[in-house]
Amino acid sequence: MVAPSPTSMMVGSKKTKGMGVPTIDLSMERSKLSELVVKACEEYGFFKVVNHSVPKEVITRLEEEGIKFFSKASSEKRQAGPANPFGYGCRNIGPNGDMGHLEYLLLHTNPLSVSERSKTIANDPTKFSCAVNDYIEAVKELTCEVLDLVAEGLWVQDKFSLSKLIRDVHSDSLLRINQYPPVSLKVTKNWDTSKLEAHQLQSENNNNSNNIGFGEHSDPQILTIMRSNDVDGLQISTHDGLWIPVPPDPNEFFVMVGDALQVLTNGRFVSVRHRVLTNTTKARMSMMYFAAPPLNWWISPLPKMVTPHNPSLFKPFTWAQYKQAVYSLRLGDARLDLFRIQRQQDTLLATGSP
Ligand SMILES: C=C1C[C@]23C[C@@]1(O)CC[C@H]2[C@@]12CCC[C@@](C)(C(=O)O1)[C@H]2[C@@H]3C(=O)O
Ligand SMILES: O=C(O)CCC(=O)C(=O)O
Ligand SMILES: [Fe+2]
Repeated sequence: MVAPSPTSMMVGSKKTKGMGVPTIDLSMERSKLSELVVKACEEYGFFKVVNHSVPKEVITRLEEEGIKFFSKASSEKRQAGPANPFGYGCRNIGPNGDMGHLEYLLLHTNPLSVSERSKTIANDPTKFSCAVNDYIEAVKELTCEVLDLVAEGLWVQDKFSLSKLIRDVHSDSLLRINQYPPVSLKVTKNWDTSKLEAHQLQSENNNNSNNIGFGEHSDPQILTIMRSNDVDGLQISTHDGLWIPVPPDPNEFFVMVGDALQVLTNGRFVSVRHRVLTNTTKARMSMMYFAAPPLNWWISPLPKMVTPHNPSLFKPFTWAQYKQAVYSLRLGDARLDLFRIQRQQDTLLATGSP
């Protein structure tokens, strides 16, 4: 069932909504389940799944590898960088000056790429790549299950039309392991502050403030599957712009609608904007699986989602074209706007012409 849980919190001067995120029990009867998945995607673009099939041991092994890596000395971690295109990153997010209070490992999910990267990341590369590959395989299955439920709930004829996009061996799906340092322990030997300006250091040491761990953005891919340890910080924005804190749940997964699914559903779903604010004394670690199609595959609204009354809102693009736009812009930019079809009525409304 979809069950919002109560929470409330103040962020800066803006009050967050006094309600929680929907939770969906995957063991429910299928037709009801697909209806609830579609409802949660429409209303929030975000939900938590319980009773999923990912073994606890698979999650624990990846978490242990993450802990092992992030507790290494900075100089050692930097050998696994830079994060562009894949590897270790610290503070810098993407190529256009975005920054956050975090360090991370960004990996392609292709097993060959994982095994190559593992050599600079882990002292036991085979153990590391096994943990990563097992996690990716299990979470990919969960993603496909959710996408099949979406297709069923939307009454799309080919119920595998969405999961096919990410099952392909050439899928461009990514895995990102983020670690947000604890606030009171930020100035440590592993957290290099030597390159910071004085005003940045001052805010580093201000224990009472919320730090921007990861600035506001939507994920560009089809779906993101997120799992974190028991440290909070993630917030999602409702469609009317209110921020909801997401209480962490280390045993469960959270599903986020990405930009590509917004296009595939012709705007019926809207990608969820989210951010991470940290102010805890324990490090938050999150594991993000970003489900994407192969680079040369075209993305356009599913035929079922386009009618004469509901014409396509987006120009078709390949995933590579979209990625190029994403990486040329800033983290929080509304990149989908570059691919919107401007209709005559919209132009008339915008210019105020009769
Ligand atoms: C600033 C950036 C980092 C990012 C690429 C981008 O130019 C804009 C989107 C960012 C994001 C957010 C979701 C996960 C991610 C891997 C992605 O595909 O888009 C990151 C990119 C990144 O960290 O490189
Ligand atoms: O750490 C989190 O909970 C969210 C991180 C995130 O949004 C991302 O990596 O795209
Ligand atoms: Fe994200």
